[in-house]
Amino acid sequence: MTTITLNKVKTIKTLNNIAERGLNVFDKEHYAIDNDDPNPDAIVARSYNMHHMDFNDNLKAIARAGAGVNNIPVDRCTEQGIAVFNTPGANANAVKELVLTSLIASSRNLFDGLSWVKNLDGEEERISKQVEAGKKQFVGKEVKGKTLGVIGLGAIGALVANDALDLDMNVVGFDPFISVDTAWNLSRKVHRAMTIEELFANADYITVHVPLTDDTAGMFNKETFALMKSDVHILNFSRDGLVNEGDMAEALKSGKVGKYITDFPNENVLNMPNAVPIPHLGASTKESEENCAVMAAKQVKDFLETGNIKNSINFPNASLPYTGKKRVAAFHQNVPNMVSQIISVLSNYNLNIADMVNRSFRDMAYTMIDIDDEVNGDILPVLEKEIREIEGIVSLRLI
Ligand SMILES: NC(=O)c1ccc[n+]([C@@H]2O[C@H](COP(=O)([O-])OP(=O)(O)OC[C@H]3O[C@@H](n4cnc5c(N)ncnc54)[C@H](O)[C@@H]3O)[C@@H](O)[C@H]2O)c1
Ligand SMILES: O=C(O)CC[C@@H](O)C(=O)O
Repeated sequence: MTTITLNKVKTIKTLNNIAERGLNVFDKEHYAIDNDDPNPDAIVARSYNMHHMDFNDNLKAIARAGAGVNNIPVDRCTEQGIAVFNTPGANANAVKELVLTSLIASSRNLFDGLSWVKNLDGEEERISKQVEAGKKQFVGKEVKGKTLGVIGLGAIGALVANDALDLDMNVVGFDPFISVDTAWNLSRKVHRAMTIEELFANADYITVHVPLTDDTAGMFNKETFALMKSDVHILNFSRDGLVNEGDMAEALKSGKVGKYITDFPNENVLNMPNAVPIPHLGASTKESEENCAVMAAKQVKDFLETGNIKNSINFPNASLPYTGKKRVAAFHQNVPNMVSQIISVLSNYNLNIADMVNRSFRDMAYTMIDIDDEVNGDILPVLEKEIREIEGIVSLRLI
C-alpha cells in the first residue's frame, strides 16, 4: 500500500451543518476543521449561498454535499482553478421517499386536514362530532390508475418513476439528456415521452427533477400551464427558480393547478392558495446527510492528497494510481502543446516521467504527471515557477 505524505495540516472549512461521519474522513493528524480559517485548503458545504464569497489563493476544492450546485459560482471557481465537486445520487433515496409521501399525502388533502384538526377545540365528544361533520372538505383522490409525469430522469427522477409504478400509476418520463446508466435502471414500463408537451398533456401529477440552469429556469409558467390538464398537481423538490411564481399563483387561483407541493417556501409561496410548502426537507435524513458528507469528504481528501478527481462538475474526472512519486497536477486551458510544454520543463531538469494522464472537459483540461526520479527538494520551487509561467496554466500543485 502506498503511504501518502502530507507536508502540513490542511484546513477544511464547513458551511452548513455537515454530518460528523463525513468530517471524520479527515483524519486529525493531517487535517483541521477550522471554520474561521480565512485561507482554507477546501470548503465542504450544503445549500450555503457562496455567490457573494471571495475565494483565497490557497483554496483548491469546494465540495457540495448534495446534488444541486446553483449555490456555487462555478465559472468563477473554474477561472481560479478551484475544483468543484458534488455527490451524485447520495441523497436520491431520501428525496424519492419524500416525493412519494407528499404525492399521496397531498392528493389525500392530508396536510390541510392535519392543520384543521389541530385547531379544533372542545371536549372529546364535540371534537369527534366536528371531525365527522368536517371531514368532507378533505375528500381526496387516489393516485392508483392516474398518470405521473416525471421531468428529469436522473438519480432522483428514475427512482421516483420506478416506484410510482408500484403504486399502480402510469408513469411518463421526459429527459432528453438521460444518461446511459439511468436508462439501464429505468423500468421498461415507464413511458418515455418524446416531447415535454406530450408529458404535460397526459399527466395528472407532475414531479420535476432537473437542475436549475439558464435553460430550465421558469420552465413552469403560464404558457406551459396552458398545456396541462386542469387540476394537475405539481411537485417541485428541485429548485424554486424552475417555477414562475406569479404565474403559479394565478394557476392555483383559477384551479388550473390543483396543488403546488414545493420544498422551497418563500413569501410568494406562503401566500398561494393550495400551495403545500415543505421546509427543504428532501435530503434531510440521517442516512442521506451521512452519505453526502462521506462522499464529499472522500472526494476532497483524494483530490488534496493525490490530485485524482471524481465527480467534479468543472474539472474532468482523472485518476492515476498514486505511487508516492512526485506528481505534477496542472489544471489548464484545453489547447494544443500544454502537455509537451510541461514535459519540456521536466526534461530540462533531466527528470524522467513514470506515468501520466491528460483529460479534458469543455475548454479546460487536467494533466497529472508522475516523475520517476527522486526530485531534489531545492528544485521544486523552480519547477513550480516555470510550469506556472506556461501560458494557459490556471492552477498547479506538486504533490
Ligand atoms: N429538495 C432537496 O433536498 C434536493 C435534494 C437533491 C437534489 N435536489 C435537486 O434536484 C435536482 C435533481 O437531482 P438529481 O440527483 O436527480 O440530479 P441528476 O443530475 O442525477 O438528474 C438530473 C436529470 O435532469 C435531466 N435534465 C436536465 N435538463 C433537463 C431538461 N431541460 N428536461 C428534462 N430533463 C433534464 C438530466 O439529463 C438528468 O438526467 C438537483 O439538481 C437539485 O437541484 C433537491
Ligand atoms: O443539503 C440539503 O439539505 C439539501 C440538498 C439538496 O438541495 C441538493 O441539491 O442536494
